[in-house]
Amino acid sequence: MPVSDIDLIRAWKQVLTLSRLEAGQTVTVLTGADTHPQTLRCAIAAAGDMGARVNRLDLPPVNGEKSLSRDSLAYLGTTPLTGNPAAIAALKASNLVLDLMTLLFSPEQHEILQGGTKILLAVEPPEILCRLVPTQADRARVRAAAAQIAEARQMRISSRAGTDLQCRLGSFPAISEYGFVDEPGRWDHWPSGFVLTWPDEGHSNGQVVLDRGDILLPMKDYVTDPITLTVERGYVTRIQGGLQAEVLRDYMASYEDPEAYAVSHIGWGLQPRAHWSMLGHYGKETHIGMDARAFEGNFLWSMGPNNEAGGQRTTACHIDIPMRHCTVMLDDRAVVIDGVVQDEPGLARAARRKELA
Ligand SMILES: O=c1ccc(O)c[nH]1
Repeated sequence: MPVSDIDLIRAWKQVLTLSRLEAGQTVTVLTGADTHPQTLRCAIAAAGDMGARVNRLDLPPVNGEKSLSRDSLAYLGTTPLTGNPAAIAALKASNLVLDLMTLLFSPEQHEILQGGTKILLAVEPPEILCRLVPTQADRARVRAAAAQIAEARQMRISSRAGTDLQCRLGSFPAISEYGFVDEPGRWDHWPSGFVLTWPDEGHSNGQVVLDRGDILLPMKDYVTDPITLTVERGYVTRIQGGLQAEVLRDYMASYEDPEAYAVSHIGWGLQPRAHWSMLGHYGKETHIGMDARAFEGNFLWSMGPNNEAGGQRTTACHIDIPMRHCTVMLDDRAVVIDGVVQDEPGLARAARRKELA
């Protein structure tokens, strides 16, 4: 159901304050064909009310005729900024870019960030933005998890369903996604609340068994029949199962790109206000599935690009797979056990749910 402009302006002001927006700074709101009008209206009102100089840059859509999905995260790589020096110059000259159209994982985005410009992606519907408005507590929790990853040399993921995946760590940084951009050159995504990193190239091995209730994105489907993915030296070499496995194989084959099968980011969800069950209530084209990526205690892994982390792989195909009931080990430390995050908030919530069960 909808939220009022007042609610959304308040949420934008919370995010912009956490992002350290100062009066007199330049904000450029990046819009596209699918930009939500209320999100745009309230972003401009909030930034303007905080004394910023607010510009708007509207860019034409790209890749529509190539992608099988209308989801803005389904087809990555080239963006409306590709070969568009005038637009890139405007964003580089801004202190803060509010990306209401989805630049994600693009080489141009890195170029803009390197100049110190901050970029905040926000394309979920207004009521989801309000429900998942970020807090300093979200930031502290995600950064604590990122510090755990930074110390580790291996992530091992297992489950009763049969998952057993070992990923060597060390080449790539841990990335914190907590929903606001409080440092120069930072990119973040509102809503979020999860931590991720990339395994060393060629050093992921084992198998992933998707069990009933695990989620496939951008399809936004709950898995109903188990899918087994074999992982060898950093690539998914087999995808076995029933109809959903066949659909996944067919979709990925449509990219005709062997790099699509590479293990991409790995990590876990830390956002208690995001919910696994939400997918059942929204049409697939009304959101991009951030509840699924962020719900507390998921193991989120993916296939496809690693240029986001500084790697060389820029495949257009990106599959995100949030899983339930996994155990995530960093070296010999369990950070998630059977879907329960092993930090104070996670354990306290699990104890409360146990009392209620
Ligand atoms: O915010 C995001 C969205 C998609 C993704 O794969 C990573 N982070």
